[in-house]
Amino acid sequence: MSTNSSGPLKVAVTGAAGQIGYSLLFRIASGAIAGDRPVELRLLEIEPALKALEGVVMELDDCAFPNLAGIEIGSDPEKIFDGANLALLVGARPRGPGMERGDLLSANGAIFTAQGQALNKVAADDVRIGVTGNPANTNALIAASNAPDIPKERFSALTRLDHNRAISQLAAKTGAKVTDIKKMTIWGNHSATQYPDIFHAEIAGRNAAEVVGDQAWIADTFIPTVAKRGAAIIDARGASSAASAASATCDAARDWLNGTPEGDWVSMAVVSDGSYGVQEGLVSSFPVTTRDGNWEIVQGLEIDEFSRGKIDASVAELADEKNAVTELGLI
Ligand SMILES: NC(=O)C1=CN([C@@H]2O[C@H](COP(=O)(O)OP(=O)(O)OC[C@H]3O[C@@H](n4cnc5c(N)ncnc54)[C@H](O)[C@@H]3O)[C@@H](O)[C@H]2O)C=CC1
Ligand SMILES: O=C([O-])CC(=O)C(=O)O
Repeated sequence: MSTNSSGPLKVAVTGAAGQIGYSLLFRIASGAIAGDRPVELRLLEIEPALKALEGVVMELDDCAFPNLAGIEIGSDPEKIFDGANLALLVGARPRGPGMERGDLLSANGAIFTAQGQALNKVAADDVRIGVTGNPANTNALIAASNAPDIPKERFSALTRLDHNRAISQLAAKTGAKVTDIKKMTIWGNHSATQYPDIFHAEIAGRNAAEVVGDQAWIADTFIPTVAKRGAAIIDARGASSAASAASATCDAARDWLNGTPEGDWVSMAVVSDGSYGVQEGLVSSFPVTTRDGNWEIVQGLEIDEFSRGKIDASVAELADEKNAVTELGLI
């Protein structure tokens, strides 16, 4: 699959009247994912939010986007996901002050069960599904488990925001341009246990950890700043990150469909095949390259003791989440 195929790319977005939706839809409509290929937006919301969504659609109309080929809205996932080539599952209950992701598991489990089942029935044969709604990794696992006819490789959870945050922090520390930073990796869960790894990253071709040359900064400043950025934004804004999450959702989908550039990779949470000792079947973030809508985990990276401990801790949290949703009967 790529965005070069003919006909509009049918992009379904859930939670379309929410905060992220308000930024995401306009980015998609202006070509952030499909470039010049026309897109058809298929927008899912719960019934009480449909009126607000109608207002957003009026605004989309008012932009007169040249490549926006159509908009459909509704509250029935089987209608909205019909024929979707790309489904961006954003709609979920966001975390408020003081809440941890674990609190969200059961609240959101029901949503991703029903949406997985609907995608299984009506999505296009080439569908790719990106999960942004938290807890994103485990929501992706739930949706995939409820869509037995869709290959598990077609589901991915968003860790691109963490990846982008890590690049930005590293650029600020070293004075490098973000475009000079390659091969950043986020491992594990999209949560505070995630491990942003710069030991394989490069800054203008040089090893990033060597350029930084300050293990204390990596361990005590960089990693916690990236891992806790979501909470810092909630504290500052009184609401969780939205425009940056929308931007990362576009980046992730664009690169998934169109491929990663030579000499670089991205972070995506995908179903583990056991690579790097990550328990098979968990949806965990890895360094991946993509091509024609398919991804491959980058192999052969050396993992030292420090990194091993960080990866294992985040994967243990994912295994706990999986156990919790198994007990709830969601997978
Ligand atoms: N993975 C990531 O990097 C990030 C994930 N997030 C997560 O994204 C999600 C959305 O965030 P916001 O847009 O800020 O939340 P929001 O509350 O502003 O919007 C969520 C929307 O989803 C809708 N919704 C709820 N249940 C639905 C269902 N069954 N079907 C369709 N729509 C449904 C709600 O009506 C609401 O309009 C949250 O779970 C948030 O935690 C946020 C930032 C980053
Ligand atoms: O932390 C949150 O709840 C929102 C989020 O996922 C992020 O900003 O990374």
